[in-house]
Amino acid sequence: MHTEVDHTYTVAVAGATGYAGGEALRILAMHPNFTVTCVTGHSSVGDTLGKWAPHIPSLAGLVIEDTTAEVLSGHDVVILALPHGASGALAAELHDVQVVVDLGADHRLESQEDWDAYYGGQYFSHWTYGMPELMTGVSGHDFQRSELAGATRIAGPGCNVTATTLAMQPALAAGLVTHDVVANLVVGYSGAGKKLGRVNLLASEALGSAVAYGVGGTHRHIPEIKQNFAHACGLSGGTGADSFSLGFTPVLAPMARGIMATVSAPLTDAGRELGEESIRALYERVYADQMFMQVLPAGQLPATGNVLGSNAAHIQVAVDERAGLLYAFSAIDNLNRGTAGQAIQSLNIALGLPEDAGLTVIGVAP
Ligand SMILES: NC(=O)C1=CN([C@@H]2O[C@H](COP(=O)(O)OP(=O)(O)OC[C@H]3O[C@@H](n4cnc5c(N)ncnc54)[C@H](OP(=O)(O)O)[C@@H]3O)[C@@H](O)[C@H]2O)C=CC1
Ligand SMILES: CC(=O)N[C@@H](CCC(=O)OP(=O)(O)O)C(=O)O
Repeated sequence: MHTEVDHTYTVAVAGATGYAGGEALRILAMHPNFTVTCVTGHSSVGDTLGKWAPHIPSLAGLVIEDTTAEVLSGHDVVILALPHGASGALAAELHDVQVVVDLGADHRLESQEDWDAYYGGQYFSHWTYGMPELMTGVSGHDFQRSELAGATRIAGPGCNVTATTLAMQPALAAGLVTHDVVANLVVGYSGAGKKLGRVNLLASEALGSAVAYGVGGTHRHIPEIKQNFAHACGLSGGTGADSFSLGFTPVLAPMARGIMATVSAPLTDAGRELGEESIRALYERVYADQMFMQVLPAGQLPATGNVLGSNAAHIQVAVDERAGLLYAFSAIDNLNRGTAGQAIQSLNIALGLPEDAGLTVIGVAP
């Protein structure tokens, strides 16, 4: 495996015309170590990429090819940004590809039971999970980053999963809250992809309105978040995840990108004793060496507008003493930090490149 920082890798992006694939291409086009040599699609095969991604002029001349193993083979890296269920079988045929990153859910879950319950269809084995800042130990601050070094098959997390996990994992790992977590998320429409499917993308209906979806414990990100919480607490991703209860309600808001997560859980005696200031200090210590994690100063709350276009996650905590609750807030860009940015961060680690190559913590606010 090449690990030289001046090496250039060829990259094929499948699902290049979609929102997640498009964001991956935007980052790759600015990355010093990657050259996009192939883009594939489905209904857009034969078009030039410029028709679908005019915001990336340097790649506009690439012709969109069919999404097959033959087309994707022979490139150093393949990024799969396909609908759920479309990448598992395809990925299994990519024998000669050095690193494959799947942005979909096909390789995220460790439990087949969870896959059957929330997704259905064929279950594929789970891959190295592509969230470098996922905590993986009980007392020490071990992170998933070490698992990603040298990884050849990487499962990109869900975007809501990323926001929820990064917000609450330090408190859970330190035993400051119970395992009864409630997450309410305000999310932008691009999370649903560009197809006119589950959500109505008509501006006349989306603008000026907020609407919940995936309510009542049905959202497919629930098992993935519980799997992450389990790892953060040093438990197994399978049975350990069952010790958590997670209320999860996403609400679509009229914005293109962004997730603002409000995650709460009852304080334990240890959490009550510590109090808000010391809990914030603990969060700062946990994330101190994590270049994309920013625990905001007291009094400053995360806002999606500050992280758009960046791989940053902004975090804040608040204690409601009367209610006995810890609130943890996070803001991310779902397309960047929530999928493509985090995927390229993981890819950088896997290939021994600087972790932040091609990535930024600087948002495009306002
Ligand atoms: N949007 C987000 O914020 C996030 C998305 N993801 C994941 O990334 C993946 C892509 O999502 P997203 O970009 O939002 O979706 P989009 O609907 O925007 O894009 C889907 C892409 O897949 C192609 N495609 C559609 N059907 C097929 C098929 N049957 N076989 C091969 N290619 C197909 C489309 O090609 P064409 O246009 O040519 O038809 C398009 O390029 C999903 O698994 C999603 O869950 C993960 C985290 C966040
Ligand atoms: C607005 C919207 O619909 N968002 C998607 C999140 C997309 C995402 O995280 O990706 P995966 O689908 O790959 O898990 C949702 O909540 O299901």
